[in-house]
Amino acid sequence: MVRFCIRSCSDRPSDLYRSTVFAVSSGHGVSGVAVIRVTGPETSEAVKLMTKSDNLPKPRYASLRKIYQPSTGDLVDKGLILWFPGPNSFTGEDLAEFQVHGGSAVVEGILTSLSEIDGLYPAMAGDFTRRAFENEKLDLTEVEGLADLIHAQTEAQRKQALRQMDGHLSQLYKIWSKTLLKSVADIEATIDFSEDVIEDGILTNVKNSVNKLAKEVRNHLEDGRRGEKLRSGVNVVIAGPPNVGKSSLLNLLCQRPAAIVSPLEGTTRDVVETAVNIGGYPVLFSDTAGIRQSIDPVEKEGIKRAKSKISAADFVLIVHDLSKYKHVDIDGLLESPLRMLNTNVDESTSADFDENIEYLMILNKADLITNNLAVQMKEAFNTKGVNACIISCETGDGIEDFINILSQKMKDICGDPVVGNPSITQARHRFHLREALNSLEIYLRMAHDGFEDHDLVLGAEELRIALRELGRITGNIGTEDILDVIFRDFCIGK
Ligand SMILES: Nc1nc2c(ncn2[C@@H]2O[C@H](COP(=O)(O)OP(=O)(O)OP(=O)(O)O)[C@@H](O)[C@H]2O)c(=O)[nH]1
Ligand SMILES: [K+]
Ligand SMILES: [Mg+2]
Repeated sequence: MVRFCIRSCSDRPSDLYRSTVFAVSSGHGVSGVAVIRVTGPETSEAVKLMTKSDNLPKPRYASLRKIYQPSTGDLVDKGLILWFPGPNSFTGEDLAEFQVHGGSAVVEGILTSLSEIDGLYPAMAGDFTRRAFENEKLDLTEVEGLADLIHAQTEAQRKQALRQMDGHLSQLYKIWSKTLLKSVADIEATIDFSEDVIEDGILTNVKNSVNKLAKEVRNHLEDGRRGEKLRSGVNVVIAGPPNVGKSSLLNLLCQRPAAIVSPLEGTTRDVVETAVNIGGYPVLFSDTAGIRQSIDPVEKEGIKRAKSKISAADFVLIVHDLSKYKHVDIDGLLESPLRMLNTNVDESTSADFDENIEYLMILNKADLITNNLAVQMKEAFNTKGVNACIISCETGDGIEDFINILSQKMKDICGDPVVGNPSITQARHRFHLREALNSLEIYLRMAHDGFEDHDLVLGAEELRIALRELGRITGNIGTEDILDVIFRDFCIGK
């Protein structure tokens, strides 16, 4: 039973799901406790060998056991063993957890011992979750939710991931699939039983049902990509003329000197990016080159990059230097802050920004003007209905209010992950939903023209295509090719 060699992943039989695999499931590095999981048909045998006992621990109860290296009989550690007989386990197979002391020698000892047992192999990334998927413990959106939960860095991301892992997204798609299936069945009954006369009542019902579903899918798709933004971070670009304090603002937001600050105009050229948690929402800030007319080819390239960043932004912070406006009237600023960014730029870098880009005006260097003028400025912006924050990166004045306004903005963009329908979180979902909607719309056009001219069989086929596309999102249908991509994102031991 015991084999005296250490195998690697590559020795593993091609019949992946018949083998038994093991891995450290807790994090790497020294810790108080390390969790080593084993799953597959040889799990019970492995537990018996490692504990030198034929008595398996009581299922789902922690039992303290001495753990031995089977090849030498040496004691490796004393730890808790949890035994989960399949199918009532995370993977749906027999599964055991060894909770041992988290030092590297102990962990190495357990891993060496396990690798010496016949039929046991080190797990590869995502093996445990993939087995759970293959054994229908989780569907694909739940698997993605689990991966997102492991990678969640902010509170809102965690809530969204947890909801998806709990099956909220798949429930929505299952309800839609059920509706569609009923429509397909109704049409098939019509085709089978009605010879020449097509039952108008049934087809009207199907049309209404498909119409309602198409509307729901459309609404679901038109969500401003909020779930995807929450999952991968909202792109917020810091832009404005040179020397207004853009880099100073970035550094203040991320609490470290991420970008170079200097009194020289044109300091920043490359885009400097940092991820920051703003009120529970993940934000990817990009500090950009100050926009002005320039003959320096390097600065010109920086300005070009700044402009393309602004065009692709989810939100823009347009920074200005308040001290510059002591005697200048601010009508130009108020008219179109985005257009302001287009002035004074030579032809090679000019780009017109979409006026729909959302932005917030940041008036920096408030410490350089009188309080009175700051109040007047604020009022002038309020009167015109333009959101503006008056701040000083030097003294920190106004920063707290600014962060509160920004947090609220991020919440508007990402939505509340626990309210309303769950969000689409991946481009993959969006693709299949669009395909499904396309087929529903083809059906509706055929139904609108009346089925005399069109074959009802073709109509039913469109609904079946929509059904298949929904199935691809949850992984019930034809998704082999994307499985590797999804599971590759997992760590070993998950
Ligand atoms: N008095 C005062 N000075 C500031 C404030 N914020 C930034 N500065 C100064 O303004 C100068 C320019 O700051 P930066 O952060 O480099 O400005 P920038 O907009 O990134 O400049 P470029 O990258 O060159 O476009 C530096 O000397 C900063 O110390 C502020 O609130 N008050
Ligand atoms: K500067
Ligand atoms: Mg800068």
